Amino acid sequence: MAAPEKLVLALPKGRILDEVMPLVRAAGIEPEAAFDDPKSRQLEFATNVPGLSIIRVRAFDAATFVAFGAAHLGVVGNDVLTEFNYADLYSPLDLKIGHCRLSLAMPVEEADDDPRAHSHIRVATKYPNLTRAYFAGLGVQAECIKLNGAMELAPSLGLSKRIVDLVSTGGTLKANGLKEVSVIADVSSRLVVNRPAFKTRPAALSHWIERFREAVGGAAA
Ligand SMILES: Nc1ncnc2c1ncn2[C@@H]1O[C@H](COP(=O)(O)OP(=O)(O)OP(=O)(O)O)[C@@H](O)[C@H]1O
Ligand SMILES: O=P(O)(O)OC[C@H]1O[C@H](OP(=O)(O)OP(=O)(O)O)[C@H](O)[C@@H]1O
Repeated sequence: MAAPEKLVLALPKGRILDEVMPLVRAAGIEPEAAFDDPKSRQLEFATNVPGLSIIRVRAFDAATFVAFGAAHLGVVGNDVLTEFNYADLYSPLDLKIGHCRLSLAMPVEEADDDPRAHSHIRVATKYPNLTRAYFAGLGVQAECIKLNGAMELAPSLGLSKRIVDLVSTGGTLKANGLKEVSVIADVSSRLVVNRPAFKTRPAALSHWIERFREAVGGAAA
């Protein structure tokens, strides 16, 4: 019998991996031992499923690998999905993990400065597209300064009074003298599939969507 055509599952290596792995395992996928070895520099891992491998990449890159078909399935937050808006990413399933929100925050003492009072504002964010679209909806032009982390430093160091960032407990905002002034989007992690691959290999990909759907149902029970 011919070997099954390879399938690649892209997982985010950051903070949500610990929440993702119980679902991956409940779906019936067990990576090789090196996956759990913190000293391993390996990036692609074989699994107990013949022909299915896992790659562990940065959260934004998981979306890119799947959008371009280098990976066939992945786990991506809807913050990242909306920011990229890749036409070839299909997201059939909310995994109900990685819950947080994308919010606008400002220094506590300036939190009542309504952006609509300005025609142009500056915002530090990892999400320039989402941020520009949000402010455009308010009739305000946002100049976005792209940061990849530690956005909360921007107001106190004079980079920008406003930031758009993920908030979960609110602890990071509070520790940096900031206040959440509006929620732009609620965020959770989604299972994503490369659309062209779904068209050419519907049985294989539907199988995994259903396995993950059952895993999410089992986790919720
Ligand atoms: N505080 C949080 N609580 C819950 N989920 C979060 C939180 N922050 C981020 N997430 C979710 O996890 C995803 C990855 O988070 P983040 O971009 O902060 O990655 P990271 O762990 O810093 O890794 P990297 O630096 O590689 O991007 C986000 O896109 C979002 O969907
Ligand atoms: O509301 P909280 O529970 O404090 O969580 C919010 C923080 O979590 C994320 O950062 P992360 O820890 O991933 O680090 P990063 O800034 O390097 O992305 C996010 O960018 C906030 O800084």
